[in-house]
Amino acid sequence: MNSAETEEKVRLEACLERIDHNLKSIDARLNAYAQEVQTNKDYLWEARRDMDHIEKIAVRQTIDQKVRSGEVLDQQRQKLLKLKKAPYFGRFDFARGTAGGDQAEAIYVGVHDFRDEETGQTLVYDWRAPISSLFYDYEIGPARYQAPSGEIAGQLTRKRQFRIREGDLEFLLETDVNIVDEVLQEELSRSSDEGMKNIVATIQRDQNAIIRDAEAQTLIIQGVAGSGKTSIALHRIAFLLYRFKDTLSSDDILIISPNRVFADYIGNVLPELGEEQVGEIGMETLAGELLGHKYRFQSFAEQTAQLLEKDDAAMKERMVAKASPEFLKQIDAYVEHLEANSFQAEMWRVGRKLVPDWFFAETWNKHRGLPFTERVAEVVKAAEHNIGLYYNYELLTHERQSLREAVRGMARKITLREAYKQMFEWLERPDLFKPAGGKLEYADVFPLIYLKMRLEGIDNPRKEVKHLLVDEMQDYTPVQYAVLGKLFPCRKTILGDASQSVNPYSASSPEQIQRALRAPAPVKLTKSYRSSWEIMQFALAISPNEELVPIERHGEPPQVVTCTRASETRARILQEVEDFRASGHNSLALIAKTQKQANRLHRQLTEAGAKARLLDAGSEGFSTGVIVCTAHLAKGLEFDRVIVPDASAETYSTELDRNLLYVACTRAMHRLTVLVTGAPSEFLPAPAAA
Ligand SMILES: Nc1ncnc2c1ncn2[C@@H]1O[C@H](COP(=O)(O)OP(=O)(O)OP(=O)(O)O)[C@@H](O)[C@H]1O
Repeated sequence: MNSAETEEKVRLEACLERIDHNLKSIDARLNAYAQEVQTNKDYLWEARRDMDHIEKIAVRQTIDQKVRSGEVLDQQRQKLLKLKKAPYFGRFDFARGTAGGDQAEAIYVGVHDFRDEETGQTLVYDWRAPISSLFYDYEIGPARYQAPSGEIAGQLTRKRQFRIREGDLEFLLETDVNIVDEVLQEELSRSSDEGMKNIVATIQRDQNAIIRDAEAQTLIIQGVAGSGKTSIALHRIAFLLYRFKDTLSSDDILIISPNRVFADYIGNVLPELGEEQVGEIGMETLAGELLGHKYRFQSFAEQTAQLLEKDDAAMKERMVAKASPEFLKQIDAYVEHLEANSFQAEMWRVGRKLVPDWFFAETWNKHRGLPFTERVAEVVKAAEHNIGLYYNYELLTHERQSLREAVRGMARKITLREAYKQMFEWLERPDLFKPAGGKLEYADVFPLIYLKMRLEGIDNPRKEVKHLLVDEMQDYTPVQYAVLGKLFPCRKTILGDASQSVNPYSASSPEQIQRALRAPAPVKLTKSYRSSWEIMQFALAISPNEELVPIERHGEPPQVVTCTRASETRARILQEVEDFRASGHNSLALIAKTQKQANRLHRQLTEAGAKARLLDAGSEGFSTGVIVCTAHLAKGLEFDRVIVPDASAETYSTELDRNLLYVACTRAMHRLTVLVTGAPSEFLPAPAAA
């Protein structure tokens, strides 16, 4: 054992001893609270006849207060129990003053902070504390950080990384000027977990800048596959919850997630970071709420399936038209047109008392954005008030009724459904609207909501949200962003990857999103961490991207296996599944192009006695083991091993197919097998490159 190891082992033991000591003290206080609560309850029961109302309230309040204090203490206890297993993952020594004049202080960084209550000394700093940014941003040498009191400069004189498990120091890495990040390599080589992992110990510098950006009102992150976008977005939430703990709580945050499986997959990260889980909603659920559940519509997954299963040029044209930024302007123009023709003002009189036409027109215009009935009611109310004011006359019931009818006659009533349909006639493109089987196409849902917002206003059920996080941003159109912008005028973190669109006919580029939300330029993440270097090279041959820098973590090259018959392909898949079961890996995904293909594959596996789980649009949770799913559902997820079961020319031939194949391959962390029956897809790299 070298001297650094000895030093750190002693330090770790001392820290663990203090954690134990603090735990004992908390336990003692918790016991005392429990006893006090019981004593007060007994007293309340025994003396209930002698106590008056006020006294009873006072005792109940004492009980409630003790219970609440007990809860706070219990949270601290949970934190300490977690820290006991791994109190920290890093250390740096920092001497304040530009010349490093002060003596260097050793700062230990962990998932939570730990302050010894007896000595008042902070033995572990939370990774989100201002000073902890030094750990992520600097190597040995001059360093500075932003403290609440202003910038603090100094010298970083030492930096160490640790892995502590179950209170044991497993390894220590002394990092000097030039770090080849062994800890990061180690982390990335591990097998997958039940869900997304936290990355606090190895956050990279460019990622740290995004996580700690407390200023940005709207932050758009365009990151290549596996660049850590989702991880960073969640760590950013944890950071903001820490930084703004007095004004921001987990109830104030909402994540728009593509499906339930993804939501479940990421659900672990915030609790692991000591924060509560935040709310999550899918676009379809949000749409249903906003439309008052009055419309039946296709889901995004159904739209994508339709796109993959039939080559319908008219359907694509409808999607493309509604996904363009121009369409938003067209809806706005249509709203103006409707508005200009929505009211034919006339004079109204009762006896010699009259209300002029201009008064009606003005009042009508003033109440733009109200639903029709409410708008009419407002005009009637104003006219009645006016008569009262000028003629000192109160309308009789039948006169009020006739006024109401007159106003209704002036206004042109049109339902939202009619208005939406007529919009396409007004645009001279009636062919762009085609509901199927009484259901709206998915491409119509958000334009309809936007129109409703403009014409009637919308009761926003989620106006309390203070931070909105949107993942897979490329899959939403400018109209969807316009709706989100109106609904959530709060801070936003928006992330995605233009190369991973599962529906290029209704996708948005980061620049379009920037314009739709009037946001600053997107930040880019170009380093890819998930897949081995070999897998990433293979994926890049499918969808080239000059900006993408794969991490140099080497593994086995992807295999392209050509089979002549379907039975041969099936046998190979079964062999791969068996091989996986015997390996140390935890997850294997068979990623098909369409749900039908996935269903068929799953059936075949089951018939052959291989246990696998099928994911579809209705699936609720993520799990490890053998999974069969589509590229659409696999988006955002990752697996130790991936099999693409049918990469033939017949299956993958269009630009959309290219994206799907890219998404499928970039889900693999350690091993990728691509099976081809017949002629290979033209997107696959030539054999030599594989
Ligand atoms: N700094 C880091 N330290 C350790 N692991 C990291 C780091 N950054 C990213 N990773 C790992 O890389 C993988 C990809 O991360 P994540 O899923 O957040 O990326 P993404 O950009 O959202 O991917 P995609 O768009 O392909 O779904 C995860 O396993 C994550 O833990």
